[in-house]
Amino acid sequence: MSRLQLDNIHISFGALHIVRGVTLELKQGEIGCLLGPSGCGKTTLLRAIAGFQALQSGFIHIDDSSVSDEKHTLAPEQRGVGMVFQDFALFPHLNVEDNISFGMRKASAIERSKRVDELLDRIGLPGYHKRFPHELSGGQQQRIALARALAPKPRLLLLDEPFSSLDAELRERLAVEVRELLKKEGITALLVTHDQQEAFAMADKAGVMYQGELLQWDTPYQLYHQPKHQLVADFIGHGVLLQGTVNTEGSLASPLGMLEHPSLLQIPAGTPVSFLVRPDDLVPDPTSRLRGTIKARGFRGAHNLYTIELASGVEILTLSPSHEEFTVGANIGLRPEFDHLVVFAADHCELPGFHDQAPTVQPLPTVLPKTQSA
Ligand SMILES: Nc1ncnc2c1ncn2[C@@H]1O[C@H](COP(=O)(O)OP(=O)(O)OP(=O)(O)O)[C@@H](O)[C@H]1O
Repeated sequence: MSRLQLDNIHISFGALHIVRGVTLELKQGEIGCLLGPSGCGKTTLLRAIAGFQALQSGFIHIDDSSVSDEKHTLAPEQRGVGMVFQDFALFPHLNVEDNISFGMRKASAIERSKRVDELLDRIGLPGYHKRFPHELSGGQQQRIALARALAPKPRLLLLDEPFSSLDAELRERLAVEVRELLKKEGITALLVTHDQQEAFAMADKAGVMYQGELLQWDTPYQLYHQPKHQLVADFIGHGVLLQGTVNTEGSLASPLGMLEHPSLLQIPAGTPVSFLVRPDDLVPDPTSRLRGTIKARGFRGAHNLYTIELASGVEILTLSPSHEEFTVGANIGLRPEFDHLVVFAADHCELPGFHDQAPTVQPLPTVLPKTQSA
């Protein structure tokens, strides 16, 4: 169980700056997740923490010792770091027991056997000692790969898209199981994934990388509800960004109506801003004057996610329980129900002061539904 600290890491390949000024911390026993579009530098950062990639500048500390800085890179095998990759490749000619204990060659036979028993119990596969990898399902193989990485009790575990070859349902189940296992083992871990649900299910802290920068490192809750950058708001969860302009009364003219919030008074009139509208910020309400036409419906199990075109032509999203179905093409009313605002300036960074209070929304002048005005 260890603390991981990255301070202002820069990594380049020739003239290409792949990781730019990344700073993050994981406390002992915390699980972190790195999200971000393909090619943003997640794997490169993980390789640097494992010791396979040198830094241009910055430093990496595990506990209180520096393992990488611009002058030295401690060899991977001296870091006490375990790794699990997407192509986890168990040794096909070794049975489960020997696969798991592979990295424990210095331990006694009794210690190895005790640890294998303990880990097989923890991953829910007791008695699987003598099976060979080809006799296991994909999910079972991935659990064994995890047990193999955990067997020598690493100080830190790095996981690079460990579940991406598995189907969605199994992935979600494994993410929860792996979190429980890591917590029981008390291991500090950093996971790279494309899958937000996986990150949300596993992480104490998560971050979004974009073109080598870590835009935000926070709890999953804060990434979703309080994104500090427009790109984070865009990347995490569903939602749309609506444009508006602050007027002289300190309110915001927007496609939803006139938004009022005390913090708007601090912003000069005429300033263009954008604000985040999540699907749950707008509730279907037949009596509302804000109306739109349903363009698409996406089934999400418990909910349907609707894309709605407002009279202004702007598209927004809303959710409704899936037993309460609206037809595509129907005109419906929507009631804004924000409990806070997330507002971005023209530089895409969040403007402060909008989290503590809900805005009020003054409705727009009545617009007749298209079907009635035709
Ligand atoms: N050894 C290398 N030499 C040159 N460029 C590299 C090297 N390794 C990675 N890159 C480049 O660095 C960028 C980041 O790669 P990286 O694998 O870290 O991205 P990623 O965020 O993990 O992507 P993905 O989600 O697709 O795995 C990519 O543009 C990649 O082409």
